[in-house]
Amino acid sequence: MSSRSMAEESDPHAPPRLAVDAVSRRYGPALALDRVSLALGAGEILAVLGDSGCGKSTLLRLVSGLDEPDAGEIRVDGRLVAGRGRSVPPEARGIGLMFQDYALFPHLTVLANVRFGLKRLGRDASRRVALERLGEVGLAERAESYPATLSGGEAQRVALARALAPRPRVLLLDEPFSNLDAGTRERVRADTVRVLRQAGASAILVTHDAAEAVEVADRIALMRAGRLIQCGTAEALYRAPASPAAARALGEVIEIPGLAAEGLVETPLGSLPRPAAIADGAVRVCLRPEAIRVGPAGEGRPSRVLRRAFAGPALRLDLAVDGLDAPLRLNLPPDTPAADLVGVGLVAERVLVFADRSEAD
Ligand SMILES: Nc1ncnc2c1ncn2[C@@H]1O[C@H](COP(=O)(O)OP(=O)(O)OP(=O)(O)O)[C@@H](O)[C@H]1O
Repeated sequence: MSSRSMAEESDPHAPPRLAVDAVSRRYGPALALDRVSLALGAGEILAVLGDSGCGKSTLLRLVSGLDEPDAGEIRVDGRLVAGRGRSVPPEARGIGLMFQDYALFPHLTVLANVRFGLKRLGRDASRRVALERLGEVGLAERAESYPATLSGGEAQRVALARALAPRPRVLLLDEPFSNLDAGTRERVRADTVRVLRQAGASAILVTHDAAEAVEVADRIALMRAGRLIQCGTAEALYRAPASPAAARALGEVIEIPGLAAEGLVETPLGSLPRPAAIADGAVRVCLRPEAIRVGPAGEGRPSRVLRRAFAGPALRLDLAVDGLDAPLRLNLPPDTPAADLVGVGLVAERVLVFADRSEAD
């Protein structure tokens, strides 16, 4: 670690490594990014999570300097790199990039690939640093190999060594594991996080896989239709999502209607105290599996079992509940007693209640 970054790490008043402030980008009629703001701290790994087309790659392109925002500002270590008519070229931003296809040069050895970003260092120093970086990802002995001879996981580690070689202030990773098969993916993911942590790198990782975001990141920025809808730790997003869309992003949610009145929220599965922030009127009630209690008929709302199916570690029950248009589909422990009628209730403190706004939320 350089003396500059050590001093900065210990300074609580240092500007964030990366600050994105109200950045927008329009492509013709499409608003790909709509006033997105976020900050990345030193040594932090932030996952940007969202469905296809929500603007994740656009955000990375703007941060890296491959594209320019229409509005807003981007700063690296407090230095304006985009916005207010300024556009610092990609190579002068201190931003590293790693794409899903790794883009290793096939005609260059592993060592030459890693040296590629170190040209400014000169011959001997770049060789020494590149070997050091390869050592960090456990591939020093493959220095003279060509990319075609590497496994997918090894190629990914070489790409990581190359991206980290110049010690970028921020590393951007765009769906870095999506080309790996499921078995390899988890191992490579763990290796990548270990290398990033060892290097003290600040990184943004783009993914559409919630489990990956939860596992890899310190914080998750949830994006939807060009907007950042919530940013926080996985736990905060899971426990206190800001909207039904945010709730759905981090796990299975069943949504049912509700009506808030006289201090209560009334739902087809029972009533619960009205949260203070919720006004009287129609509300949206989101239920994670742990918010629903299933017991014998007589406890809670009586519900008819429409279908009972064995589904590996779970028992799948489809229940008809008065007041719900569609069957309630639940996964229960496999030893749940068979019955034609069950009672369904709510675990009030686990229920998520939202004001009734448009589907965009
Ligand atoms: N160069 C471009 N020209 C026109 N439209 C674009 C361009 N780049 C992106 N878009 C549009 O902007 C929106 C956001 O695209 P972006 O690639 O950032 O999404 P994404 O979240 O990265 O999606 P994916 O996960 O599929 O890569 C999309 O509607 C896309 O069609």
